[in-house]
Formats: sequence, structure tokens, C-alpha cells
Amino acid sequence: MPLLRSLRGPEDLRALPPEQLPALAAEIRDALVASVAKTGGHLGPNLGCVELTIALHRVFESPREPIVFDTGHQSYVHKMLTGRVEEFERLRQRGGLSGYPSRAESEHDWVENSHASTSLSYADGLAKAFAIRGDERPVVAVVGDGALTGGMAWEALNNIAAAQDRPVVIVVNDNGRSYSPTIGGVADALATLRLRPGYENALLQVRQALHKAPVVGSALYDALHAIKKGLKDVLSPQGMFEDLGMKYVGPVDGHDIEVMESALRRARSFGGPVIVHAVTTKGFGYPPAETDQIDAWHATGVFDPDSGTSAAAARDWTTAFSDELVRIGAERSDVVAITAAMLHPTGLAAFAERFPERTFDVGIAEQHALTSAAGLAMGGLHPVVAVYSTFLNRAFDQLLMDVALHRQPVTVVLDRAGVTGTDGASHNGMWDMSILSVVPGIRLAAPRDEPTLREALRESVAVTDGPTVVRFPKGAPPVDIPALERRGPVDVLRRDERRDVLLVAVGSMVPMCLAAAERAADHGIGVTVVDPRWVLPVAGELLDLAAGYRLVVTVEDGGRAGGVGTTLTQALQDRGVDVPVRAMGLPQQFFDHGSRGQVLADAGLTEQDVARRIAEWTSRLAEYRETAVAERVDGAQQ
Ligand SMILES: Cc1ncc(C[n+]2csc(CCOP(=O)(O)OP(=O)(O)O)c2C)c(N)n1
Ligand SMILES: CC(=O)[C@@H](O)[C@H](O)COP(=O)(O)O
Ligand SMILES: [Mg+2]
Repeated sequence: MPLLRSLRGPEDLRALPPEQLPALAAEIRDALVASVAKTGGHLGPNLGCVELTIALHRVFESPREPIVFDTGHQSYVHKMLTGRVEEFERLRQRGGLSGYPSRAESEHDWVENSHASTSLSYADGLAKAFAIRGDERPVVAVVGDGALTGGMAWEALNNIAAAQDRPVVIVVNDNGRSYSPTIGGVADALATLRLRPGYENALLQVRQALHKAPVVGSALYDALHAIKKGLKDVLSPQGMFEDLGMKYVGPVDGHDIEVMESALRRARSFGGPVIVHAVTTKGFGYPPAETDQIDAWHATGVFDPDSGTSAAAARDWTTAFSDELVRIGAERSDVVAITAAMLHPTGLAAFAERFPERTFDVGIAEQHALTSAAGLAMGGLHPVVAVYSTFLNRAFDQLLMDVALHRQPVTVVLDRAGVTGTDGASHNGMWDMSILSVVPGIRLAAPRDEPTLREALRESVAVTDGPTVVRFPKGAPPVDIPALERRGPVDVLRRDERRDVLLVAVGSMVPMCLAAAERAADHGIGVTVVDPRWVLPVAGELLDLAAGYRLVVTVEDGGRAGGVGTTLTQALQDRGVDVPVRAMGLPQQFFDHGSRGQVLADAGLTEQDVARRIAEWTSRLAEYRETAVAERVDGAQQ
């Protein structure tokens, strides 16, 4: 990669003669395939942004002129062009390159939140700040067609279009897909625009005609006619963006550097809000990705770059959910499914194939997903909304006010709940149990294995008077973990008659907690392990159990603040049971990317940590042994 390696930063790129740019693009494409094959990552989106990003960095002077990438998963090329090409061998690994922009990595990176549809809002804010400070530099946002289906993008457009003197260049990277083909009116409008002749393409025809016939003649006439037609078409006010009062440049071939540069320079010259509509192909230039019908290799694991093959994935939580939902769907014609542009990743593809008329892809629009689910429920159906845990944050108010306040029977299935790790801080599903703990009437299940997942799902769709939530992590479920005994919803998994510690293990923490209990037992501490299965509301049976122990320890793959430990402590207090509770979970911090295991270890959630903390806490509770257990049990039963 001689050309790519010669670039210390965008200024070197801008110094390259145009005739070298296709070779540079080829080197970048080869580097993407070679490095992502070893690490995994967002190959498809980045292959689609090679030429677009080269053109961006040749026209705009990053970092002084900000380039904000929406979602950020398509910023690998940007990173390669801003001096980080050598770091790709540790992409998405602890201490290595983040898979998204990172302010700690580079001054060229402005936004590291990987939640979609935010780039235009950042751009609007940046442009306002520059204007107030008397600074006329442009701001660039790169937003995908998928991200444009998110409501925030239109809230921002409404503001950006209002100020014709603020230079905001919005590059719509239109590859026609999120994971799956992008849905809805926005997608259709973009498709209509794609069919329009673009001014840049007309200019390209001129250049090509002049190359073919430099003398005046029919070729030149054709070319001039093309310009006139192109100008008429492209500047005539039509299309959703012009209707908003935005200038529109395009559609342009996002894989033609020369055309992209021309379009970007023209957009820059306007000095106000302008859309550059780039048409690209996800996976462009690598046939296994480009031809993939599922998601054009939106995100891939490790693969063989020559054959494009990868190891078969193990059966995961998502598949277990998918299988059970299809069974439920066959029994219950009122059950419908909703995805926010993630049909396959959230396991709804099988349901959609079996029940297409009962499956809705709403685009990257989680807020709309929840409130439209409330509408579906009011209409007599039982919606199952499947989203990644971290993306539920965005729809909290809709769950609280549109679903829970109206007591509507909506089931929310949270995949990627708990630490995910490699996608960085904004992708960890660590806030759901905390934010949901304040929702009146909510029921939240954290299954520990496939049988309890199936059970929780069936119990959820049987609820008719309010929201239910089922959460599970990324990856494969453990081998089934049977209960010794069930007390109401609470499963007793390990019993120790010394009644020292009641260890409340939540969902995916169960296997680790059972191992920690064995370690504690080796040191003479009697630990009973229970799985509440339904963590909200707190079960009375759990409170009764807790009253009989010297210490209660809770362990959850979620934020400690407002988590299961907090809600159990409050419930014990309300019941007048004064057994001490120690909560173990994720501290209130943003975790750098790394493997799930590494992040859990950072958070002190390993069997060694739990056993050690139990030993510490029980040693300090010696005086508690004198307090007659009977006194507390009597108190609880009054
Ligand atoms: C709020 C939110 N919901 C879901 C996602 C998951 N997600 C990541 S990328 C993506 C698709 C983005 O499509 P698009 O904006 O068209 O970019 P492309 O991948 O096509 O370049 C989705 C749904 C997310 N990052 N944020
Ligand atoms: C940016 C994006 O696409 C994310 O939603 C992320 O890639 C999810 O990755 P997994 O589906 O591998 O958890
Ligand atoms: Mg797209």
C-alpha cells in the first residue's frame, strides 16, 4: 500500500495528483478487506465509502472543518486517511482502534456516539457555534439513507434549512440499505431522486465528450445539450430537500472521486445548507459483500478474504428467541413483530418470512416503534418490539408514556442487553434495568438460559394489562440450568442451609455466580443462589427468602445505579426487612471497547471478584450472626 502509507494526513491526500486517486482507492479497498478479515467489523459500509471519503478530505480541511459521520460505523476510510492505517490490525480490540470515531484517537474525530440519526443535529449545533463566533467555516455531516429514517434527522433538517447563511454540507450516502433495504417514504423519495439526471453526471458527459471529440462538432453539441438538460433538471425545485428550502446537488456517483469532488466543491461554494446526494453500493468492490442479499456484510466476523467464507456461528440467544417467537406466532394470530431496521440482527427475519403481514420494519425509528406498538395494542393486537438494549434508551418516554401509562400489552425484547464490548461505550446494553425500574407497572424478565427465555417470552405475551420486557445478552446461552425449587417466580439454583448469604444472580450472571458460590463454600461461607427470573416487580417470595439470611448480594449485567440491587434494597426497606444488601453491577461509567469478558472483568464481575467480595462482606458481618435470624423472619412475616 505505498500510496496509502505515504499519506501522513489529509494535507498529503490533497497534494496527490488526481490521476493517482483511483490507485489509492484500490489500496484502501484492499486494506479494508485484508484487515477486517482478521478482526471483524463493518466491512460493507466502509467499502461503500472509499471514494466518497477521499473526495471529502480533498475538498474539506478536517479537522478545522468538521466532518461528522452518522453512527460512525463507516469511518474506517476516514481513519486511514487521517494517519491511523497502521492501527487497523487491532481494530475493535482493547487498547486498539475503536470501530467508531474516537475523540481520544484523533482531532479529526468529532462524534463517537454510535446511535444513528444524530449527525445533522451535531452539524446544526457546530454551525450555530461557528456563526456566533464569527467563523464561516463549513460543517459536513455524512448521513446514510438508513439514518435518514430516524426522526432526529428531520428535527435537525428543520433547523438547518431555516438558516440559509450557515454553511452545512449534508452528504447523503445513499446505498439503499440499512442492514436490509431501507423502507418507507424517505427511501422512496431518495429512490426517485436517484433516477433524476444529475448536474455532475451532465458535466461528466461533457468531459467524456470533449475527450472523445475535442473539436467542435456533434459530440460537443451533445455535451452542451446534456449540461442544459442536467442543469434544468437538477436545479428545478423538486424533491423533498428542495421542498424544505435546501439546495440539492445530485444524484452523483459516490464511487467516482472526480464527480464527488466536483459536487462537494459546488456544495461548498453555496455557503449555506446543502444536500449532496451520493449514490453508493454497500460492499462495493468486494463481491462476497456486494452481492450478499441479507445485509451486504454490514457487520462481519473474521473471514477468509479469498473465499469470503467464515466459520458457522454458534446458536445464540437471538436464534433461541427467533425460534420461540415463530412458535408463538403460529399459536397467536394477534402477535405481531416490529423491528427498527434490524430485522435479521434482532432475530425477526424468521417471523417475517412466516408472517410477513404481521411484521413491521419502521426504519431506524425506535421512538415510533414503541408508540406505534401502543397503537397496535390499542387496536387489539400484542406487539413484540425487538431492539438492542442500548437503542431502547432513545424510546424511554414512548415506553413510559405511550405504553405503560396506557397499560398497553406490548412486549419489548432487548437483545444485546448487558456488556457487548467491542462496539464501545454507546453500544453496551447497560442502562435498561435502571431506566425501566422507574416505569410504573413494568414487568422485566432476565432469563438465564433457553428454557427460561422461552418461558419468559410466553409469560410476556400472556400479559394483557401493561408492558413486559425480556432481556438477554449478545452471544450464546449457557447449557440449561435447572432449578432445585421454584418459589413463585424465583428459582432456587443452589441451597446452603447455613443461610449466610443469599446470592441473587440476574440472567446471564447465573453461571458465574454459581461458580462464585462454590469458591465461597470452599472458604466456609454458605451461599444460596437464586434467580429471580422476573427482576421487576420485585417478587414477595424473594423478600421472604432474603429475610432468612445474614447478607444479600445481587449481581447483574447492568448498571448498579437503579438496578436490581437498588430496587431490591428499596423493596426490603418497604417491607421492614433490615438484612444488609450489597449490589454488584456495572459502575456508572462509559467503558472503552474491548471483549465482553474484559469489560466485565474491568467492572469486577468475575467469579473471583464475587467470591472475594462475599468473603469480605461476611467477615465484617460477624456481629450479625448474634442477631437471631428468627427475630428478622418474624419481623418480615408481620
Ligand atoms: C438508534 C440506532 N438504532 C439502530 C442502530 C443500529 N444500526 C447501526 S448502523 C445501522 C444501519 C445504518 O444504515 P445507513 O444509515 O443507511 O448507513 P449504511 O450502513 O448504509 O452506510 C443500524 C440500524 C443504531 N446504530 N442506532
Ligand atoms: C453500528 C451497528 O451496526 C451496530 O448496531 C453494531 O454493529 C451491532 O453489532 P452486533 O450486531 O454484532 O452486536
Ligand atoms: Mg444505507
